[in-house]
Amino acid sequence: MNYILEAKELCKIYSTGKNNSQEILKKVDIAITQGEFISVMGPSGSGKSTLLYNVSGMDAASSGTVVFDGAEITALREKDLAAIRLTRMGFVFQQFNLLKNLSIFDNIILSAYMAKKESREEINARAWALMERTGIKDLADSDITQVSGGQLQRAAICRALISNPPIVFGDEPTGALNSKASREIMDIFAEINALGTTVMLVTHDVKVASRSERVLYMTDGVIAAEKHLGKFNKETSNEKSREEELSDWLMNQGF
Ligand SMILES: Nc1ncnc2c1ncn2[C@@H]1O[C@H](COP(=O)(O)OP(=O)(O)OP(=O)(O)O)[C@@H](O)[C@H]1O
Repeated sequence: MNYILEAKELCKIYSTGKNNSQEILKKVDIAITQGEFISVMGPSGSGKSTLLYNVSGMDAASSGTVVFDGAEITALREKDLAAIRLTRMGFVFQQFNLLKNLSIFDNIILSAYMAKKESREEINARAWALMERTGIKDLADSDITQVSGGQLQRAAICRALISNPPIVFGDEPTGALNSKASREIMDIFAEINALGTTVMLVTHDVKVASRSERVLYMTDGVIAAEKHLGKFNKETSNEKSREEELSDWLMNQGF
């Protein structure tokens, strides 16, 4: 099987005091196929964000391996790992994490300029295309304090996609948005996934997770169960029935 990301026996242990430690990820195995749309759900504190940060190399696992796009990223030096994160992965966070004092456009292009892998003309052209696709073209020169949360998240998605990464990670990307904006953001994730980008989200929201193809349920540092919903299609999928199917399943998991 051709996996874009495969983690084996991933452990994360935090030290919580002089002689105390807490095991947050307990030998987690996960394999994500190129083009998949996967959500991670589960109770608060079960280790969802920790899993996301460890499989993406944003945080260093205590043990275990992660192979991303053919490279064992758990064996890389931070400098090499940072280069992969910058150009081969996209990240979208609940609180947007855009830089103050930079326009929307500059926020979007900054990481690709830093990576120096493409000409500025190529990067700018992609930024305009992404802003067009996400409906924020008119906001290119706006300050980030002048736009709505939904618009900020669209900009954050453009920033995540600026280097055309094969995978985008989202940690509660709709957590700070109202239901309308949240829906629009999920439409964008569905679109980028339909164009081939792998998506892995952590979410508490059943509506959000029901757009994904596979849902992992985490409890107490392990993936306790998984649900296959099949690919979401805006034209043909019945959103309500997917949501109900997922809700019933989550209830059976004790969520
Ligand atoms: N840097 C850290 N140091 C110590 N403990 C941490 C650290 N980061 C997270 N934890 C602990 O790890 C556990 C799992 O946290 P994590 O954020 O992964 O959970 P989560 O399932 O994403 O929770 P939520 O749904 O509330 O965001 C929590 O008990 C948290 O307190």
